[in-house]
Amino acid sequence: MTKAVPVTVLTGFLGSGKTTLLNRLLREPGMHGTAVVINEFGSVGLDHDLVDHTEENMVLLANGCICCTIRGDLVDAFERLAQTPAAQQGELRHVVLETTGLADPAPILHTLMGDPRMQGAWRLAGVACTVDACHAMATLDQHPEAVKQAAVADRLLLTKTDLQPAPDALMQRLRAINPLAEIRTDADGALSALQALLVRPAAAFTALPAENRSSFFPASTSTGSHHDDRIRSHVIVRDQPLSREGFFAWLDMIAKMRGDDLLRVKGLVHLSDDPEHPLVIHGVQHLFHPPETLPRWPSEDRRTRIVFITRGIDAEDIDATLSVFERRRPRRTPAPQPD
Ligand SMILES: Nc1nc2c(ncn2[C@@H]2O[C@H](COP(=O)(O)OP(=O)(O)OP(=O)(O)O)[C@@H](O)[C@H]2O)c(=O)[nH]1
Repeated sequence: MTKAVPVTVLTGFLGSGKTTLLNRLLREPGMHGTAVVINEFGSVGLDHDLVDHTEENMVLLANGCICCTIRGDLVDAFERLAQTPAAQQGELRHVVLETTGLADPAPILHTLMGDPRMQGAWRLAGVACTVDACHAMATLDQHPEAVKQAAVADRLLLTKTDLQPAPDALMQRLRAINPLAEIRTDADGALSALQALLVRPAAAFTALPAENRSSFFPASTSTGSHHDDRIRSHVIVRDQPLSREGFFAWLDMIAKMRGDDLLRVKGLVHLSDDPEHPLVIHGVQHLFHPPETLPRWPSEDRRTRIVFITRGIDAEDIDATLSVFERRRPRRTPAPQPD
């Protein structure tokens, strides 16, 4: 590679719409030469199955939270990316780095801007942060990472405004956290702002000399995890297909009973009555989005895999309750009665 390839960081709290926006971006014309680096929280990654992208232009950091394990892993991922044919042939034009929703962006930016192994080959183009119009007020109250994500962004991209317009209080709060960021409140505006960030790097980063930039993002001094200790990730895996009725009854039950503490639920589900089409479920706290059915399995792996990021819940209990619901028999519809 001869010229430094711009890297756009896409951050935003759990379930705030990063992958959805990224998928829209990748479907836009003119996005060829865009590679994706994805980090996931949890021992079984799913985001790479949910991003529409060719394998060769995707690098996965599946080893826990990007800001805790990072530095070396991030640099390694970019070094692997540099070895791909697209990079070697000079066809790599942009990289989008999607962080996990719990990531503190500071160490990531610090690595991108300051690590000597990154210099020359990669440069930070800017930071976009998705902000969920429905949940962000509560999220900002409860999670310092979410505030940091909004604080370092060049663009704040409101999502889910089709469900609820961004409340005024949220807009004021975002402006107070980050008065310099451009804020977009509609889906098309968010998409074009992200796209513009890829091709026209954010002024804040281009204007500052490299040595000054890093002082905004002091290196983390902690080596261990500094997330809320009660936040846990857990993956439910089932080899056998699940009954539709049992699965939805279970989902309904956990959303009603423990919704506040389900920070994020994301899964690919193998239902026995539709084995060729995986069901994608997405939940953010008590709100579950209508499940979608994919036209085919994204890989050979046809197991049900559901990632839970919870606060203060013993995830093994959730796993055990699914086992109880799995044993439920489908309710029989009453046989038609003769006239
Ligand atoms: N109605 C609506 N739903 C959205 C919008 N953006 C995202 N969603 C839904 O919100 C859920 C979470 O979206 P994702 O794109 O997976 O969020 P994410 O930030 O990548 O989530 P994590 O990877 O867990 O941090 C999915 O069900 C999406 O379909 C939006 O603008 N409007």
